[in-house]
Order: sequence, then structure tokens, then C-alpha cells
Amino acid sequence: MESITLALAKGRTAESTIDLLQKIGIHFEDFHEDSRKLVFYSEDTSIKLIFVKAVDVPTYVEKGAADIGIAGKDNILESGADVYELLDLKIGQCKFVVAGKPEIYPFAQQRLIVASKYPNITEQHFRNKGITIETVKLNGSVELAPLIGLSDVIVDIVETGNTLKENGLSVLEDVEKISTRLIVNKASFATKSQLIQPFIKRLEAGLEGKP
Ligand SMILES: Nc1ncnc2c1ncn2[C@@H]1O[C@H](COP(=O)(O)OP(=O)(O)OP(=O)(O)O)[C@@H](O)[C@H]1O
Ligand SMILES: O=P(O)(O)OC[C@H]1O[C@H](OP(=O)(O)OP(=O)(O)O)[C@H](O)[C@@H]1O
Repeated sequence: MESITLALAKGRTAESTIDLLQKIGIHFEDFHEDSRKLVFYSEDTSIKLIFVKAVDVPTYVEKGAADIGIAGKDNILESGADVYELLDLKIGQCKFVVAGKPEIYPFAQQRLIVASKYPNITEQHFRNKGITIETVKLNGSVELAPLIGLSDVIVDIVETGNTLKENGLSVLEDVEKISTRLIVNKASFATKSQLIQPFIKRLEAGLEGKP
């Protein structure tokens, strides 16, 4: 039987995504939240689920190692992957912002130093504004950078705003809304449409609350 491979981001959005799939009647054999297994099959074997690091989902889908992916808009944008983005699953809702100490705004200096896990999005944002920057790529705890003088500001994700607040930082500019999206490999969309289209339709119905 033909199947589709679905790459799902490990981490904070995984549980809600699995819940959504279960809601539309897709259950994975042996799946439980604490499992260290990375590959699961749906009960009817039509879907092979692979758990990958969130940042890698667009790569798996662009290269065709997965037909479909479920990943944050942050990682999709940052990767620049050439894939179809077909659905907003409304999971993991947050936003990209420029943040820093409030006194730095509006920007007065010639060359800003900006720390971020997302250098491409950062450079694109400031290019659009005509501001020259130096980007410092970090892999986490980005809010620390302006506190210890590693950068002037950061570009990062904000959800509740607690991390910024607890570190004395403020939102200076909104950049983009983020949520979890369904992406599809361009070739698979054509060659496996008989499996992919019904899957998307079921997800759409699930999102609209239809059984
Ligand atoms: N604070 C947040 N609130 C809501 N969604 C978030 C938040 N931080 C990240 N996300 C979304 O969840 C996705 C997965 O985040 P998660 O922290 O699990 O992975 P990650 O950033 O790759 O972390 P790590 O490097 O620790 O594995 C992100 O790509 C983003 O879309
Ligand atoms: O507005 P809040 O609700 O406080 O959430 C925002 C924080 O969540 C994410 O960090 P994460 O927990 O992924 O940690 P890391 O990037 O430092 O690893 C993001 O990079 C912010 O630091």
C-alpha cells in the first residue's frame, strides 16, 4: 500500500499536533508521549510519522525525505525552503519581534548589533527598513545578549512576554505572526495527491471543528 511520510517537529508543539491528528481519526501504533522512538505508522499504515528537530522539518520536506511536514512558520521562513505551505494549524501561536532595552528605541546608531536564532529573518527585517546590522547567531537564551552587551537588540519569539519582562526587555517592533503550518513537497503534491488531498481535507475539517 502506498503511504505518505509526515515529518513532525519534536518539542513544544508535538503534543498539540498529535492531539489534532487523533481528533481527525489518525492514530499511531505504539505512540506514547515519553517514547524515544522516532518512527511510527498510522493504524491503516497510510501515514509514516517521523519526529525530527523543529528546525529541520522544512529541509526534510524540500528534499522529499518527507512528503508533508508540520512545522513553525519561524523555521519555514528561516529555511527559505521551496515547499507549498497549505494550512495554518493555529498551534504554537506566537510572534517574531525586535526586543531590547526600551531606551535604545528609536534606533540612533549607524550599525546595530542584533542577536537571534534566526539570522535570515533578522537580516530581511532590517534590510526592509534600510538599517545596517551585524547579526550574532545564537542557539538559545537569546534574551541574555542585550543584558551582557553581546548585542544591542534581539529578534526572537514572544508568546506570553514573560521571558522579556523577567529580563527587563521590551518589544520594540513586531516582525511577523508565527504559528504551526502544514507544508508539502512540491513533487509529492503532484504524484501523491490521492493521499495528500484527503489528508488536508480531513485536517481542514478538524480545524473547523467538524467530525
Ligand atoms: N514561546 C513559544 N510559544 C509558542 N510557540 C513557540 C514558542 N517558542 C517556540 N514556539 C514554536 O514552537 C516550535 C518548536 O519550538 P521548540 O522550542 O520545541 O523547538 P526549538 O526552538 O527548536 O527548541 P530546541 O532548540 O530547544 O529544541 C518553534 O519552531 C515555534 O514555532
Ligand atoms: O514570551 P514567552 O512566553 O516567555 O516565550 C518566549 C520564549 O520562548 C522561546 O524560548 P525557548 O523556551 O524555546 O528557549 P530557548 O530559545 O532559550 O532555548 C523564545 O525563544 C523565547 O525565549
